[in-house]
Amino acid sequence: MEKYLKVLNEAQKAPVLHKDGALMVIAGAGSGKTRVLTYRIAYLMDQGVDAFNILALTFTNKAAREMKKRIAKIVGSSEAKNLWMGTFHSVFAKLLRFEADKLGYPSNFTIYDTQDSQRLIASIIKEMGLDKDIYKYKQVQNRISSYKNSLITVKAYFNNPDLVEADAMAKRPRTGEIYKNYVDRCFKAGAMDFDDLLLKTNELLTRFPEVLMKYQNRFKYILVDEYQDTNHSQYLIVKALSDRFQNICVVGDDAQSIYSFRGANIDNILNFQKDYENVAMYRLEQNYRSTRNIVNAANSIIAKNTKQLEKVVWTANDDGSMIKLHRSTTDAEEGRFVAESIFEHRMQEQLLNGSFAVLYRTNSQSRSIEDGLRKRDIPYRIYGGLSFYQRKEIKDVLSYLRLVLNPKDEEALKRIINFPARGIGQSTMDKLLVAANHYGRSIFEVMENLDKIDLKINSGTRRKLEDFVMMIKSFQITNETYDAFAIAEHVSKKTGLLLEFKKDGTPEGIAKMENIEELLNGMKDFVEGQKEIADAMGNLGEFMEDVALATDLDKDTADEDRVALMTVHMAKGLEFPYVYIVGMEEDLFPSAMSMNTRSELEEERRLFYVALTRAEKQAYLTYTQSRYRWGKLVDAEPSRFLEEIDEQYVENLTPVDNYRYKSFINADIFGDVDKSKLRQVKPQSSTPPTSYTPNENQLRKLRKLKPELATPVGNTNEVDPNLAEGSLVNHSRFGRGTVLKIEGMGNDKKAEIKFDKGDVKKLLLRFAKLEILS
Ligand SMILES: Nc1ncnc2c1ncn2[C@@H]1O[C@H](COP(=O)(O)OP(=O)(O)OP(=O)(O)O)[C@@H](O)[C@H]1O
Ligand SMILES: [Mg+2]
Repeated sequence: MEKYLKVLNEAQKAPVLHKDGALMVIAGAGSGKTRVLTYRIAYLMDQGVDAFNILALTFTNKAAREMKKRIAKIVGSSEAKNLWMGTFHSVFAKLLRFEADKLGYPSNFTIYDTQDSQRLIASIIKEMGLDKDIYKYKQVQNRISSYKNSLITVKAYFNNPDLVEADAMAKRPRTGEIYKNYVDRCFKAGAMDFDDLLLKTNELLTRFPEVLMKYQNRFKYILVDEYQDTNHSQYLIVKALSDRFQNICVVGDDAQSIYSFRGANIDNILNFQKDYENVAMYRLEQNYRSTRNIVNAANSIIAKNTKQLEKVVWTANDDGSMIKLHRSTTDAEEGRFVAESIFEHRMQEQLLNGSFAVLYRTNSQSRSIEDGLRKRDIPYRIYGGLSFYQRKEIKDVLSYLRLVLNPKDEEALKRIINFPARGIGQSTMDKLLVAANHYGRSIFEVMENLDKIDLKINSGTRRKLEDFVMMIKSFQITNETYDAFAIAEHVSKKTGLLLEFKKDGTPEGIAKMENIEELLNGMKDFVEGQKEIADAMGNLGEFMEDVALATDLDKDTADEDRVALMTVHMAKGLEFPYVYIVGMEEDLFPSAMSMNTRSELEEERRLFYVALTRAEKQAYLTYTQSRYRWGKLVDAEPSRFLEEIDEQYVENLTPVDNYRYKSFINADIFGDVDKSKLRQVKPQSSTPPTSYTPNENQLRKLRKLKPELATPVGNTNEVDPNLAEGSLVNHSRFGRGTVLKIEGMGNDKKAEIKFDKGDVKKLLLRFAKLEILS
């Protein structure tokens, strides 16, 4: 037996060593499904299967990277480099790059993120002269997305009277037209949205049998993690690709199926045995992740679900501590409790911040937790929400880079054609757009051919448009010889973007500049990493592909020790020694929106099962009696899920008798709490800080900036000693004002200035260009 297989138990070895054919591993949380998948790949390679013949699909790209590293340790890194591994979206985006021309797309097609899609849809709704209160762009985008995930193309939509009628009944009869326009515009812009990556792959594999055959032959072995959460479109792709060899291995846990709201279909697991011949079924029962208390408590919860495959999960680990339950009066207090508890564990057990995760049902719950952690100076990182790559200043840089790769990209162009300001106004853009729609071309193509089209644009503006085209083309030439980092640095400087943020001198502007710096650093790492892990050069195309599909979870932050904050959905597949599940309240977890049917409630319960099974050593459950929601303080009741956990595994930290925990565990006592008392609770201030001031750490980083990035415009390093409270000053952008206060020393010296236009601003003096008038 190969030595590296020693880290597996007998039940795990069986699916790893399984010969060809279809196999499925259905097992509970923490039992080693992901490990089995990883070792099966290593074993296949060790047995002589070519890495080029293996395709592995994971839930996050981070998971794929970790798997690859482990496999590299066993079979060597040069071999592991050739594996195709990643999320459905990233793997099939890569495949589409090779085949896009067959579908009429350029191989350097742009990937529109949700924000791009929404902007485009909003613009189409406006151009069509529709009422934006009836045609809400987010709703329309959702609808189009679900059509695509069910493989309903525009043509299929119009051929289906039921769909057409449904939209008409919903008083949005022109949804189909918006869908059509949206698809046309994306096509013209050489862009695919997220859903297209699966839809177009399906189209490719059905329309072109020779392409299907090529990839069927190539991917002789297909492995899928988290199979319970695949949607119809993904299911069809896997089915098509594995049809020839049927060497398909899926692992999953029906008890962790939590994405049905996005079209995930549990039937994919249930029907697996019908879809393939001679399916081998394997079960794993031993959990290696969690203490016995956690495993048993989780089992007691999931047992309440009626729809599930029969499964046993046990562990040989220690009992561990009880699951701790904590009640607070407000959400602010909940945040303080979590921070305090993390602080103590960290001190007493000498732990890193990375040992802790705080999980919540909805993103908005992070605010009170963040407040608590900040007050305790505990560094944290939020996963999900607005990702780094979606911040305005970052998206500005990325939009330029997108144009370098694909000048037809309409959303990128609209974003930065006049940022930094270069005198190309909205009316010019409108004219270009009309012409582009008229000729069925992209805006950039219209701009390239201004001399051939009769557009009422004056010669001054014409020149500006031509300069812009020239600039992008010159970047394209530079891009041919440089890596992603070098071209991005060049673009940030040449376009004046860095300057734009630098010159306003406000801490906000500096923070933005710092973010761009972080982007550039990230690109540098990427370029080096590409050369190491994948057999690639680290060029711009590779980087942009990575970014377009990056979820927040993918950002490697091994070097930053932080507490992780994320929704339960994001936490799937992960593990942490200490886990805090906060907001265990009715209407929140389970969510108010998921209590209409038994199956929705069961999905919430699976979600809770996922949350609890992330914990290795200790789990905390917290709830509060009142909480800020939708800007109002509302009463909250403990979650029904708390009642469902077997009592013997739970320790109540707050058994104060004014709130009868004991009886709530046993029965329905929610009614007899004196709620008038709750309403008197004075809430903590809940507004987040509005202005940004760089902290010591950020300032230190700022000082380390490369000189050409860090040196502010003009000679402002010397702070004028004559500047004092009461001085009258002039600022290049904000105009005249009076200094109210001076604070800080040396490089950190700031002035609070009341400008005549009315604003009061705090400016860092070494960046602010101030002229002292008196
Ligand atoms: N045989 C084993 N010996 C020791 N540790 C193991 C063994 N199998 C798995 N583990 C460890 O147990 C933990 C859970 O394993 P893994 O993540 O593969 O489980 P999983 O079934 O994929 O869980 P989930 O359902 O949450 O995705 C990991 O830390 C893994 O390294
Ligand atoms: Mg797993």
